[in-house]
Amino acid sequence: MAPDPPEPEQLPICCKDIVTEFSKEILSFADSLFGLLSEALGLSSNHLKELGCAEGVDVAYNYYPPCPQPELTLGATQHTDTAFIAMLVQDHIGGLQVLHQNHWVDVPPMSQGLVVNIGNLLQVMSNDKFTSVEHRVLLKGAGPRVTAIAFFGIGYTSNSRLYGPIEELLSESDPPKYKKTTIQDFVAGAYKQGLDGTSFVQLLKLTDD
Ligand SMILES: O=C(O)CCC(=O)C(=O)O
Ligand SMILES: [Fe+2]
Repeated sequence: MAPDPPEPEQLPICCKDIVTEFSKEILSFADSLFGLLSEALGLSSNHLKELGCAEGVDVAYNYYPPCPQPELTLGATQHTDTAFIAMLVQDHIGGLQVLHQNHWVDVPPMSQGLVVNIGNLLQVMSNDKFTSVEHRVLLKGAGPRVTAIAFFGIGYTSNSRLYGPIEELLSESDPPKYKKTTIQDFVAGAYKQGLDGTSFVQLLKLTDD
């Protein structure tokens, strides 16, 4: 949806207004959020925005039909998101879980609430000061379940910048843990690896710790 949004006639009539409005609102929210994330890293509030983190967004919609035997399958297997961050709106059904201290913890749906996941690219840029969250989706007998998810960074194909650990965060005692990559190369590597439960940040690790 950004920086090159589809022409209005390329979107289905039933959702074109809401999709356009949603994209506009999350881009504006992302501006504030990347400011706060920059400050949390001890950087100036414009730092992540100047690196293009808030410029490109892809919006995906997931549809999980009601499942007659939910205990036999998953809606989404364990993974981390490749993006800088992902912003998720979930309906009232639930099923999203995050891995915290080796336990799966429910992320209960919150009316009007957004779930924000740190993605792989921000983990790499922060040199592990932020960690991209492992998550999965359980299926329910109830439903269907619908989620809207905005991935910042990954569909921005005209962005040829190299992303790696931010220089200002590095020192002799905190050397870079990752090599630099373009978004395109990183996403291509992640798609090739597939959702096998290994975080995609491993693709860029400089050491095997
Ligand atoms: O639908 C959800 O709750 C999460 C989906 C998800 O993790 C993804 O699309 O990457
Ligand atoms: Fe995800």
